[in-house]
Amino acid sequence: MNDPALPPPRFPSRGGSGLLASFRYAWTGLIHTVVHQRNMRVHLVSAVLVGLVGSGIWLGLAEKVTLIFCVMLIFFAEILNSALEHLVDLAIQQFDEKARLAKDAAAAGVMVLALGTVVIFAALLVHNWETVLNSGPQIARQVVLGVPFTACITLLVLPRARPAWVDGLAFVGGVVLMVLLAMRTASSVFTALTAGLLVVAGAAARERRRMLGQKKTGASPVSHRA
Ligand SMILES: Nc1ncnc2c1ncn2[C@@H]1O[C@H](COP(=O)(O)OP(=O)(O)OP(=O)(O)O)[C@@H](O)[C@H]1O
Repeated sequence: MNDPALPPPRFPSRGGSGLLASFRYAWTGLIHTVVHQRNMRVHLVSAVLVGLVGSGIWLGLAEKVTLIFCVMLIFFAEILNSALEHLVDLAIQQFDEKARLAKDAAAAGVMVLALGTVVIFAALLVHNWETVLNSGPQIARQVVLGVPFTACITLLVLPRARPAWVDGLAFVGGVVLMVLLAMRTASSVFTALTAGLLVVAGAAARERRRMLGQKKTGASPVSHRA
C-alpha cells in the first residue's frame, strides 16, 4: 500500500494497490519463479519429499519447525536470487565481471542454504532412526501414495508443452492422493505444506499454458494481466 504522504509512483500499478492486490502480485511472483527457474522447480519437488517424510514420521515440534523453516528459507533465497538476476539483466545486457559476481554470489547463497538443509534433514533422520525403524507400515504407505503424488507434481511443473487434460489429470490425481495421505498423517503442518505445494504446482502449470497460448496468438503478457 502506498503512503498517502508520498508522491504517487511513476508507474502506477495496473492491478490495484490494496492488500489483496499485494497478495496477488506476490503470488504472481512466486508462480513466475516456479515457471521460469529450473532450480525453483527442483526445490519444489524436494520440498514435497520433505513434506512426505514429515507427514509420515512422528517428529518433535523443534524438528518440524526446523525443517519447515529450512524449506521456506530455500524458497525465499531462490526467489530473491531470481529477483537479483532480473535486476542485473535490467542493468546490463552484455558480459560484465560485476554482473557475473553478483549473480554467482546470489546463486551461492541458495546453494549454501540447500546444502545446509540436506545436512539438517539427514541429521534429523539419523537422530530419529529408532522412530524410522518403528514406522514401517506408515513409511510403506507414504511410499505407495507419495511416489505417484510426487510424479503428479513433477509433471505439473515440467517445462514441456502438453495437452490441458494431462495437467488436469495430474492435478486431480494429486488432490486424490493428497486426501488419502491426509487421512493418516503424522503431522497436519507437513500435510498442509504438501497441499500448498500441489496448489503452487497446479498454478504454475496453468500459467505455463497461458503463456504458451499467448505466444501462439502473439498477445502481450502485460495486456492480459491488466
Ligand atoms: N551479464 C553477465 N555478465 C557476466 N556473466 C554473466 C552475466 N549474466 C550471467 N552471467 C553468468 O552466467 C551465470 C548464469 O546466469 P543466468 O542469468 O543464466 O542465471 P541462471 O542460469 O538462471 O542461474 P541460476 O542457476 O542461478 O538460476 C551467472 O551465474 C553468471 O556466472
